[in-house]
Amino acid sequence: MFSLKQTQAILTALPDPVFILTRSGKYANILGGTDTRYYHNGSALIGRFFSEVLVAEKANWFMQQIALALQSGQMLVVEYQLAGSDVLGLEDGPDEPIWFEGRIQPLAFQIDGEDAVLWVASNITARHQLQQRLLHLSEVDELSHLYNRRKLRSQLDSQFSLFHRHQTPCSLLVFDLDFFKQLNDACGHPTGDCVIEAVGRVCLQTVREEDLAARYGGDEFAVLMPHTNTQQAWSLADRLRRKIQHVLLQMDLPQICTSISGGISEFLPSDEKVETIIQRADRGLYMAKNLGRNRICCEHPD
Ligand SMILES: Nc1nc2c(ncn2[C@@H]2O[C@H](COP(=O)(O)OP(=O)(O)OP(=O)(O)O)[C@@H](O)[C@H]2O)c(=O)[nH]1
Repeated sequence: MFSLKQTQAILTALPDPVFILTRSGKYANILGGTDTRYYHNGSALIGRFFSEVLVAEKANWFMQQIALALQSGQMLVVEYQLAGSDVLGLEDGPDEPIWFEGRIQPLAFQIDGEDAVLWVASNITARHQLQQRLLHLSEVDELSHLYNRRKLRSQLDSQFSLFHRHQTPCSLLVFDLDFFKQLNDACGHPTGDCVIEAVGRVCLQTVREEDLAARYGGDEFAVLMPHTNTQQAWSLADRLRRKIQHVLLQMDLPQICTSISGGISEFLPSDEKVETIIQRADRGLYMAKNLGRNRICCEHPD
């Protein structure tokens, strides 16, 4: 139907680049990739090896994917990120790193005595960014910028399983603002919202990277602290309490709501479900409220 010349012209005109790659990591040929909004001109790569043009980590990863596709004999779909600067020999194209979907199809013939694949690289950066944005929206509370209850729950479940497998300590702090309703009533909800925002900021500045700070709901917050026993958790919680008080005192609020009360619960081998840990932290919180607020308490284990 088409002449060889026409077929070549069609392949050259493909908007997405199609790489013909050998098992040893050689760019045997590159077809298409005409959409320069999304792709670099990779023609300078032809005849070169991954090891010559890619950083070692990426070169090894590409080789592994080719080996996997050849081993299975079936199309393999992968997602990966690549910046123009990761690949030497690329010309014109986007400056930003690109997310690709690679569809790797083993070829039924060899090239220069080597197994080879056809690798179609499609720019999925916009889709990836949308996925990241949706993930963020589904996990993060928009007022405090802390994680939300759903994310806290899923991390609690993971840490609970890890705890029962490895017995490494883990603690949960649950705290809430003192007299927050009175502040809302006296100053209005927008002021209350500013306080929640401020508490979120202090949490993000204070907790360690491995901890997870979340807004549990209303004026209730939680911090999940892996590898942390009661004593260590109490030190962190009390530091957080003092910092929050310091920040709220500087906010020029009527002296109604300037502190937090909290309860700590260290995971125990006898805990059969996550709810038991949350309830113990809640009992510590009520104890703190009953003892006059502005403190962190921990129910003594039996
Ligand atoms: N501004 C604002 N207020 C909220 C939000 N979510 C919940 N609240 C309010 O938070 C208040 C919580 O009040 P309570 O649970 O009675 O607690 P409290 O007044 O802090 O009393 P104690 O905890 O006993 O010291 C309620 O008035 C809720 O309406 C929010 O997103 N923004």
